[in-house]
Amino acid sequence: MASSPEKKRLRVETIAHVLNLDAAARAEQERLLIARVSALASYRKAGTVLLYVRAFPEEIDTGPLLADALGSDKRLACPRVDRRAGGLILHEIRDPVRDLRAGMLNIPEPSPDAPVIEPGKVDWVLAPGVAFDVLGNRLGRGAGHYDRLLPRLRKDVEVWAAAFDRQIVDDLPVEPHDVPLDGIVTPTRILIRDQSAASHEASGGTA
Ligand SMILES: Nc1nc2c(c(=O)[nH]1)N(C=O)[C@@H](CNc1ccc(C(=O)N[C@@H](CCC(=O)O)C(=O)O)cc1)CN2
Ligand SMILES: Nc1ncnc2c1ncn2[C@@H]1O[C@H](COP(=O)(O)OP(=O)(O)OP(=O)(O)O)[C@@H](O)[C@H]1O
Repeated sequence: MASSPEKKRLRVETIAHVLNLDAAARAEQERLLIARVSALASYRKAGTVLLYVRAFPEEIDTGPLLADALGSDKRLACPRVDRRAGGLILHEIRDPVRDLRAGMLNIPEPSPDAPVIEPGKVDWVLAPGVAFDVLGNRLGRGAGHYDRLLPRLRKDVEVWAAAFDRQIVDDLPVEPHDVPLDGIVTPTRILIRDQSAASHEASGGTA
């Protein structure tokens, strides 16, 4: 199924907002985002973390977070798009400079020879995304890679995103396959998904 015109418009608009940020202001916001993500309790206690590597100009530079993970003795997993497997394969990265190379669309990715980390071994995830809403819904770049990966993680795993404030939008189209994030860090807010609606529903709707 092709991506809707509504999703495409939202991607183009949101990316343009990020690219229009003043360079110095953007750098300061990225520094704050990394500091706030690396201070999250769920990240701090995780043994194995899945982080993405900056590949597109609107994405934040996750380099300092990769360094933090490796420096705090975490096992670092990064995604590789495998067309034959029809999705993302996760590999262990010990040294981002040595172990990453340019793959499809010039996206830095692990070598297929790097040790594989099964999704069930991942304890914490930073997911990429273009736009988000306050409920934790995420709009990616349209390949559906993370939509297919997230349901394969353990249920106790927290999935977070880091975004500029302009990436939090009111009118995000949500589809049944979308897996909401547990939280989103912005330079000014930490949005935590309210699970009470779901648990009320599960317990028969009593408040
Ligand atoms: N930094 C970073 N790494 C990441 C992601 C990401 O969003 N950010 N991904 C997040 O998933 C995966 C790579 N994402 C990809 C997204 C699109 C296509 C791709 O082939 N795009 C086609 C058109 C796709 C379509 O519309 O059907 C193209 O651009 O020609 C490939 C990989 C894994 N690594
Ligand atoms: N769990 C799933 N199983 C099978 N197909 C899926 C699943 N999730 C998403 N897809 C398909 O992937 C495509 C892209 O979905 P969508 O537009 O929601 O991607 P996205 O959230 O922008 O991308 P990404 O997850 O890569 O960040 C759609 O065609 C969708 O039907």
